[in-house]
Amino acid sequence: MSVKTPFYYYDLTLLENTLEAMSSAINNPNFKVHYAIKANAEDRILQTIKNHGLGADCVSGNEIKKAIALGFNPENIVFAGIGKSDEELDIAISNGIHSINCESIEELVVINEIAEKHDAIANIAFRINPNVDAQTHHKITTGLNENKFGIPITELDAAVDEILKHKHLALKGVHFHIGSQILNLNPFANLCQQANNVIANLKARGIALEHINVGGGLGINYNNPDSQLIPNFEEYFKVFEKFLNLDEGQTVHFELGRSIVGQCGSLISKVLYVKKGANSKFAIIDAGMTDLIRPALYNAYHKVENLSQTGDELEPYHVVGPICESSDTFGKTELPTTTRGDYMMIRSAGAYGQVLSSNYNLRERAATIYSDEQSLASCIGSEKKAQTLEVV
Ligand SMILES: Cc1ncc(COP(=O)(O)O)c(C=O)c1O
Ligand SMILES: N[C@@H](CCCC[NH3+])C(=O)O
Repeated sequence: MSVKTPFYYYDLTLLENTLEAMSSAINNPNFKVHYAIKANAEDRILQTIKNHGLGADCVSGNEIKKAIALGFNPENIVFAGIGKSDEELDIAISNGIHSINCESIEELVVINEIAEKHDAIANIAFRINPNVDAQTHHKITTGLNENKFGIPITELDAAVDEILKHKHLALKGVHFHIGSQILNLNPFANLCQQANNVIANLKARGIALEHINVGGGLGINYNNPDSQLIPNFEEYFKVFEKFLNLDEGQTVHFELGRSIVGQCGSLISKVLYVKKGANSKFAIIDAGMTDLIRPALYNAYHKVENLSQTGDELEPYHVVGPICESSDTFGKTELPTTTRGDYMMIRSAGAYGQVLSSNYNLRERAATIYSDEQSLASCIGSEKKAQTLEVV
């Protein structure tokens, strides 16, 4: 039975294969991945990831609560965020999560107060701003001096002085995150150099760290998803194997989001109208920036495919959504002759897609369909394309 559009379609087999590839790429037993829930927080996505043995990287009290409700062990949960509320810190401390990644000296004082209230000792990792250029879109760069995240590396000594004053805080680790959608691995090597300096500085002050958290950020291929459905995790982990100087027993934590879930999700939409504009032909679809805001927010490119037409001759179309904003566009692309009622597939939408949706214009939110519940061909009422679609 065909499904009302727009909807998010998740290929759980691809997700499993991606997780499998990621685990096989890890050669060091001290490397551990916490999935960044912010990328996609749909229940079955989280369950699949949890069942695969990953921990959870959370950025809000609600993410911590959801992770615990879905069965993640608090021992495998980390919590970051530059503006954690007292209530959120309460949730983190009362659940005894693995680590609170502290982003300012000011925050240390508040965490100590809340931990004292719970008669607990909060495990802290300093989130350090390493001033490393991630060479990605400026809106998703997080580790430069001008960015709001983390304790400036120049304030490290002062942060140590502060934490040593507080009885309810234990410094267990350091945390870095330089940005997202990083395809050139050199910035990760630069991050390792900075991390090594920080580890050495802390060691000189008598602090032996238990874990080094290098954040997430590995990118995916948006331009040609089928050429690389699974990111090159081997090359990624190798950088840290090679450049990070670790002491015996130190663990390295990763917080991957996009690289795990990005390619397994697609946004499926229907063409409402094809209209001739002054300069281009518009394909007006029933999904918009309320369902997938990345193009409007970052000029991000997502490949758009017409699932209903198979012709080889392509024509230029400007694919746009129905929202009353000019930025509500999925960009210009070449498609077979497209008509009203055709199904469109917006690829690589598994990360930062559904989680960032809104009900602007009082639109309904897109439904979620998983590949083991219904095939994509059946969702769009076309068994004809079933074989092609199974592999997506
Ligand atoms: C602190 C932190 N960790 C992890 C992530 C996940 O990043 P990505 O989805 O690029 O792997 C983010 C998002 O950029 C982040 O801000
Ligand atoms: N929302 C961004 C990624 C931000 C990552 C969170 N720090 C994107 O869609 O690319």
